[in-house]
Amino acid sequence: MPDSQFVVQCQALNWHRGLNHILKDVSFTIPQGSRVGLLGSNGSGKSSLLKCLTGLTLADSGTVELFGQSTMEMNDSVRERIAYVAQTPDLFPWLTVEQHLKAIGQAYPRWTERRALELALHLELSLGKLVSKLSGGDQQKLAIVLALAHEPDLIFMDEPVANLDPLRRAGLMQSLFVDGRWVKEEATIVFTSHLLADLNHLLTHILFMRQGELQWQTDWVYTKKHCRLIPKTEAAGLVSSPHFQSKKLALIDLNELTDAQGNELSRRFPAPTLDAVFAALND
Ligand SMILES: Nc1ncnc2c1ncn2[C@@H]1O[C@H](COP(=O)(O)OP(=O)(O)OP(=O)(O)O)[C@@H](O)[C@H]1O
Repeated sequence: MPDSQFVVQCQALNWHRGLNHILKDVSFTIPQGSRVGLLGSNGSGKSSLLKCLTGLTLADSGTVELFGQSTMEMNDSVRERIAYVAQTPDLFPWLTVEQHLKAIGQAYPRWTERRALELALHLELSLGKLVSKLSGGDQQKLAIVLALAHEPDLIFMDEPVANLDPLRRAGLMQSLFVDGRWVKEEATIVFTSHLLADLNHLLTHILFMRQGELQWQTDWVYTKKHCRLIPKTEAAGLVSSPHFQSKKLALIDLNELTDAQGNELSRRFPAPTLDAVFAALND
């Protein structure tokens, strides 16, 4: 794939805080239109990486390019195409929801007031309510509206639905990221989340962080279809290079086996889930 099709290019990123080496030589690329899950256990560096990707935190070394432009020299025309939903929304508590939308909208040339109001109503936000009186879940929804109302092409979301109940979460994920009404199909989204079951069908790619390192990255659509987690004892002798191995399991690409071996394993073992892969990677 030519470089221009990668919306995000991250090369050898390192970030320290005192003696703590928080991001360790992280490199990856993200193709346009992908839905990327940035996953990993607590403290593995996901939020820190998102902040470096958006330019909110300056890495000690390495480079990040968004739409081919370095985050160190990002101009307004690129900045306007990007949205970031922080883990803890940074909102103005003294404004009402509607006043908040108007205040932020003024900063974005691509902002459509009608779209912002429609999305707020779609998410069942009360326009006249003071932000300080919103529940945690509703504050998260407002942060999502603020991020999406200018129709961004690249969206970073740090645990965007963590405070929503399971029913609302499922509906919101579907309406925002599957139906295509509020987020353009060609938009690229990077999420962090611990709610792996919600993401299983949504993601096209995954990046797994562990202790500040990028432990494993993959095309998730391909992995679900063509790979299997099988006991290591059975994997021994099948192929020389499984995608990864835990203490007990190995992730094997069926396409690297003979048809007979591949068919047999595919019949005996289910397609991997994010939960199963996450558990194996952290084993
Ligand atoms: N500003 C900071 N100063 C010092 N240490 C920090 C800072 N920001 C993050 N860290 C440390 O960096 C590590 C990674 O934190 P980060 O918040 O990026 O992890 P995370 O994967 O997003 O975690 P979680 O899933 O709990 O949100 C942690 O050990 C954290 O304490």
